[in-house]
Amino acid sequence: MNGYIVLETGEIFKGDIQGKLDKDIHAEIVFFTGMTGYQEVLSDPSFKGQMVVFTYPLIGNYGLNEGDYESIKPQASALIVSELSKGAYHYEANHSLENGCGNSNIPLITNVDTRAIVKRIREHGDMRAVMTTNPENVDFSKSTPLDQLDVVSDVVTNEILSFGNGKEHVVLVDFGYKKSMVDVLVKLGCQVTVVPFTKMKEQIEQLKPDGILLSNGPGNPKQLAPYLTTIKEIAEKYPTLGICLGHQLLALAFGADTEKLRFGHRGANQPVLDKVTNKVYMTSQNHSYVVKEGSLNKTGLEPRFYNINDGSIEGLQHQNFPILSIQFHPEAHPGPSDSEKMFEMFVSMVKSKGREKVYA
Ligand SMILES: NC(=O)CC[C@H](N)C(=O)O
Repeated sequence: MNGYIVLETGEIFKGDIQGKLDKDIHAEIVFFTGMTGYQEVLSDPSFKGQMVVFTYPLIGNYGLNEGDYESIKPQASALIVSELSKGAYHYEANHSLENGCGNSNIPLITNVDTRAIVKRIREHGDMRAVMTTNPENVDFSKSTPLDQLDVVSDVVTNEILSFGNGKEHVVLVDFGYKKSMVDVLVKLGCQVTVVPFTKMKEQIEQLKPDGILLSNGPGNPKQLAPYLTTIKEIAEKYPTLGICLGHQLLALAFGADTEKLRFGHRGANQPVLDKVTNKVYMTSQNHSYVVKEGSLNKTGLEPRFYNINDGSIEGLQHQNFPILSIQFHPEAHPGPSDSEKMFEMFVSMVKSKGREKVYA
């Protein structure tokens, strides 16, 4: 079936809808530059409200498997690919991408000029788009820009979950967490309790954990303004790591500001400099917002990590408290695991008794 991607700028790109499209899909259009990782992309809650264009021209060749989902629910609004591999050529694959998208109701459009769309996004920035079979009738007044929506509440469940039985107890505050963050902490010997952000205050008071991980999550961090006071109180009390949205929330909580990049960093090869060790990590990333450097004065937070491509802030540490925050994804699903060391640094912070900082 013919399908179309209509951009907010008015441009229309034609392709083939795989399966069916029951209704128009309104979402923010973003691009992902990894050559692999589509399974993690479609299941990462941070992609809620976004349709994802893959820059790599052939997608789907290793299929989908049981182990690589980042959450149980499908998350991305839709996928846009150039050439789709119909087969799934991997010994662990139990579905093709096409079947997996069909089973989980993620619309998939193929044979699209993805290169042209990505060039447009780079010029204009991430914007609204519609996937439709009828491009004449598209009405952008029906959709709200993603930064004005509370998408975190859509992806967080109300449950409290427990994993591992290690000595150090970490509360993972859920804003749309990825399963692989839990996996890394459990591997490093932690017990992890996942707590929805709406219950973080009471639960943390009750559980008295050894450390806190503020998770990744979708949308604009400023949508969570009512929770910033609690986040600051918690971070001043417990060793804390913030990842991606968690990092942005820590910055806002201590009085800094965030802004939206023209087009986000989404892929698996973003170089990041740690200015303390002078090491460069190849990192996996998925974000639109960044912390504004000029806004950090008097917050007690100082930039530690920088993106080498565009100079944006990629992580912070606090001058007095054991607080570390990173914009990239050290759990590396998908992507290189160079920066898994960030979890080790966090676990050292958690293990150190008293309130002294333990940074590498
Ligand atoms: N992966 C994330 O946590 C993304 C954070 C935030 N939603 C952003 O786009 O910047």
